[in-house]
Amino acid sequence: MKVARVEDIKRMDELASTKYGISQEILMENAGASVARLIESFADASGLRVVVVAGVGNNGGDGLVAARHLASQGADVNVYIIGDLEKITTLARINLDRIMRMGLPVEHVAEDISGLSEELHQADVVIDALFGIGLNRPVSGLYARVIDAVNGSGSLVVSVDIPSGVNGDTGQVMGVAVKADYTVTFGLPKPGLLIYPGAEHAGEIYVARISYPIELLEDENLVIETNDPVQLPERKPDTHKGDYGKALFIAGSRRYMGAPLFSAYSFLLAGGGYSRLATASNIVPYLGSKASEVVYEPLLETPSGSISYANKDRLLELAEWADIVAMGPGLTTEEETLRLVRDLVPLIKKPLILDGDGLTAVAGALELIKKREAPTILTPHLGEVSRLTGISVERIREDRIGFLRTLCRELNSYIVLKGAHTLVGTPSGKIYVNLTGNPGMAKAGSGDVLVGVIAAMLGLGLDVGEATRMAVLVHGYAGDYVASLEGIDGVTASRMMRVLPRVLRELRENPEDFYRTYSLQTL
Ligand SMILES: NC(=O)C1=CN([C@@H]2O[C@H](COP(=O)(O)OP(=O)(O)OC[C@H]3O[C@@H](n4cnc5c(N)ncnc54)[C@H](O)[C@@H]3O)[C@@H](O)[C@H]2O)[C@@H](O)CC1
Ligand SMILES: Nc1ncnc2c1ncn2[C@@H]1O[C@H](COP(=O)(O)OP(=O)(O)O)[C@@H](O)[C@H]1O
Ligand SMILES: [K+]
Repeated sequence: MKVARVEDIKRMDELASTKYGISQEILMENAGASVARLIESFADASGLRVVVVAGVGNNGGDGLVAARHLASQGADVNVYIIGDLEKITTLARINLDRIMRMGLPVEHVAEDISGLSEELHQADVVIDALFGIGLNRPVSGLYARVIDAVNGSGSLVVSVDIPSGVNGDTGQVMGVAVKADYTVTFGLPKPGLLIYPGAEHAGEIYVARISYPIELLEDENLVIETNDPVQLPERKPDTHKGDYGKALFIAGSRRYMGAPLFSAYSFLLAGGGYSRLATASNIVPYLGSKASEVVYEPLLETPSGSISYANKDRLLELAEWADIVAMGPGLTTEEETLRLVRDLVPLIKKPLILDGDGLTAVAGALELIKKREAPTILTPHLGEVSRLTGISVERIREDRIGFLRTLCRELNSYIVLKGAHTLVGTPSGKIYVNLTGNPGMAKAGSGDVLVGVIAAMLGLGLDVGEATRMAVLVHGYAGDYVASLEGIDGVTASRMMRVLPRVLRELRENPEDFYRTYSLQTL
């Protein structure tokens, strides 16, 4: 499903009226009606105590339309308007007049919110229609007090379009924000509903189409979309292991024995053909006992047990053999090893996945990435990408998507910005918001599994962009699968690795289960 930023919605709006003659008034009527419909889907409207908290913009207008629809279904609706009535928009004004003529109790809250607070506590349902995509500065003063009162009401909260106080584009909380049980968003979901902390405020998201033409909802100019599964290529019967990709993993050290194992073995468990692990010779016997299907390349070590620079030529030979190269997991930050990575990055003429310490190696030397011709996939979490670019985590959080789009283009790379939710960016500027995964995955080793799965998806024959985003989806799905079996505390890299085959079978055989679990509901 496409995801629309504020600027995208504004363009859709423009086209809706100029190209299709679908006026704002029609859109608002449908928007308000969809909010009422959601509420009627879980509660009998007659006698239902509803409090609408409306701003003076069109988000408020939507709330007033919902009030009218619920009142006509017999609900007991109280409306509170917050804001300077001099500034009320035309459409909100029209709808305010309508409900006043219907005799609905409407109160303009200027300063004292004690009446409102009382009503909020008594309400069955509160409709949050203060701000939507018009939010353009931190919430303060009376608005902030009203939002606190809504959050303290203990009533069920339905947010109109976006929980008020959440930035629709970035998911940042602008001072204070409503914590909703449900959000009915119009046309398409906004990024701020899918990125934390906004995602935490949205509650269950329903997407109401409100009669936007499909052509607008699927417009190619919309660069963000939810990360939906791609069709996995069939494993042809007359194949040999070379068909599913020969992957070379340059990973591990005496200190980190898990990382090379999780990445090289996950590759096989997620469908890869031939996994070759070039690692510190000292740990090969140990790893061999844990994963005999992996082929090992014992490497010379530095005194601290990391991969020594002396292996450079051998590693370039191995890279010639491979279809895919993954470098980084568990390498350590031993200077000699980082120097080896820096020298290898521009010389490896194959699709290269750079993770963990491999990313640390190129931090501040991004031209090594830029001058690569073969595809590059980077898999940093927030801390790593901050180190990579020298931009602070706070700055990045202000606009994750904008930051990622710029970086992917600058580095001509596919970048997985890991976290909740993980974002996948492509060199052409597309962004995929991944909806699988859970906090239990925030555990050492989890990222190493992802490296193996990306290599496997490439090995299965997906193109680089599809392989990268499908791997992120599969990886999070595995994390969710383990959490459902073992509980969220039991999610470990090795358990995720073990369930990879079942996850792939699920996605191959009944993808509809995936959609039922992860896709946003439409209304
Ligand atoms: N395609 C569309 O644009 C549609 C929009 N609709 C509704 O219209 C909304 C957008 O309406 P508006 O653009 O009028 O803006 P909003 O109603 O989102 O915001 C109201 C006004 O609040 C003011 N404001 C912003 N931040 C503030 C703050 N921190 N403190 C105090 N005041 C603040 C702004 O001046 C803004 O105009 C959407 O979110 C949606 O709910 C719907 O009617 C359906 C169609
Ligand atoms: N709160 C969260 N919700 C969903 N996924 C998460 C969350 N926190 C972390 N993850 C996922 O867990 C994985 C953590 O990987 P990473 O940070 O590289 O761990 P490590 O480097 O220790 O292997 C990433 O795929 C990330 O998307
Ligand atoms: K709102």
